[in-house]
Amino acid sequence: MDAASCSGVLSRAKLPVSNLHKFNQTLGSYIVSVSCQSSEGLNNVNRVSSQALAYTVRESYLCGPVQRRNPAGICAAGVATYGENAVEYESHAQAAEDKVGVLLLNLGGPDTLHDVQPFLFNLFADPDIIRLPRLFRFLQWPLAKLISVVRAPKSKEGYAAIGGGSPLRKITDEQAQALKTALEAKNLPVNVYVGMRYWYPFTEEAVQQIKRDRITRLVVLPLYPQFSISTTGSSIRVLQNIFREDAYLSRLPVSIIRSWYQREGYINSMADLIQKELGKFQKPEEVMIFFSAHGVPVSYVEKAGDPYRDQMEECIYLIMQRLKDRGINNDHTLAYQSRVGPVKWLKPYTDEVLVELGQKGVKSLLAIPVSFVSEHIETLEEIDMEYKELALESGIENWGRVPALNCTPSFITDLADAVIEALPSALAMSAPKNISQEDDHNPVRYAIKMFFGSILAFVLFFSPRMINAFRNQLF
Ligand SMILES: C=CC1=C(C)c2cc3[nH]c(cc4nc(cc5[nH]c(cc1n2)c(C)c5CCC(=O)O)C(CCC(=O)O)=C4C)c(C)c3C=C
Ligand SMILES: [Fe+2]
Repeated sequence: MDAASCSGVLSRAKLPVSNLHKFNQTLGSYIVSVSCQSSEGLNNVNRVSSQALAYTVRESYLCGPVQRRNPAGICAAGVATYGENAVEYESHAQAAEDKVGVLLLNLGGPDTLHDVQPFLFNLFADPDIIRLPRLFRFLQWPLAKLISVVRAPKSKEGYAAIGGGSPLRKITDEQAQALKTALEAKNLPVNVYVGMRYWYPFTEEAVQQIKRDRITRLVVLPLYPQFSISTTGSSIRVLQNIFREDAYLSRLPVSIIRSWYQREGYINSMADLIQKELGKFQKPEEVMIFFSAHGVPVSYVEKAGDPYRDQMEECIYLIMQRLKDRGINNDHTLAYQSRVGPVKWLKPYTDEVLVELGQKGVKSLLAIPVSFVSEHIETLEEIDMEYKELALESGIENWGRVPALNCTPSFITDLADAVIEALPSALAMSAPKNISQEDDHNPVRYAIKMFFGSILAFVLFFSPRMINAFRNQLF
């Protein structure tokens, strides 16, 4: 599918990365809400500055599976109707006048090997990825520079092995086009926008396009089934910062779908893919179903209240229940992959579990990437190459891997249903400006922070002990 032909998808105009840095800085790098008040039970996550978002979040969460069971729920402006498997949008007078936008949020990935280091810089400069204590926040950028430079060679090898860049942009554009088509088939004409967190097209660009198009109602759909502070949380924080600064955007009714791993359509689509791949083994009933999720540092879950692990475990439970309903009773395991840096990450680790399973005599294994809905470096390189090799060396003889959902029709249809269900609960996201944000707008304070931060980073960079420590952890 040609992304350029997709009218709702954002244009590919390139913003220089240096502008992005400036942009982020202007909008403030302070943590705002990933609110604690939703039914996801997220507590104590940074500072909460938006009651409005908390409300929106709670409402849009209700517009998920709860409402499926009770279609007469809270939706006000439009009605979602439920057939066997279908939801259609019946527009009311107000909704018919609305110009509806759907903003797909995703991580982004380097398009070329040349992009790898600046992409990594953007990632590590995110205070939701490297969570420094408040006192040390001024080190965020120098540290990001250091880590991105040290890690870039290893990352480049990975991207080189999968064709010289990330497929994320292309796949996300295709998903956007497919979602637009699915919503139109359900009587809801929409513009679909793609906003990436760390690479083009950046979320900031997508939002500018939404403004230019004079969208009057927006559904925000992060392409992560489970919520994590480091993914959906980080993307929502960026959005809030942009929306707060702008008169039009701060009044725009928005509904954010924070997590959707529990949706019937998603669970069914995953079960379908697993069932299909199991069928390719000679003895399907003997295959170990091996879920591999992207990890997060343990502190996110245990100190910051990230619901990621709980949601992941519930997601696996739901998928396994669905398989059992179909008479599939295989053993299964969940492990976490892709750890980075010198901190403890969620366990068990994928590489260690693969070795243990091989040693225990497991002969057939089906790997299932579960935290992301597109193929990307961690499926195509880490799982398909590194983990496969490790598994075969460890005694596993028959290896299979479930493909990512990408544009699987039943999955896209379910995303369309999620959008329709969320639409009526859209509320303005506006929130008062956080006073502590003023710091970031003060050029003198900013210059002082950067000056001392750069000196410290320079010292760290040329300290042999520091270089060794990073090499050991990052390579
Ligand atoms: C739900 C998915 C993801 C979570 C949670 C997540 C957390 C997280 N990631 C890093 C560090 C890196 N991630 C990188 C790539 C990457 N991460 C995800 C998803 C999640 N990350 C995806 C889909 C991708 C691939 C993008 C692509 O180009 O295909 C990378 C860069 C690649 C590499 O060098 O390995 C890093 C680094 C941290 C630190 C973190 C939680 C704190
Ligand atoms: Fe990641």
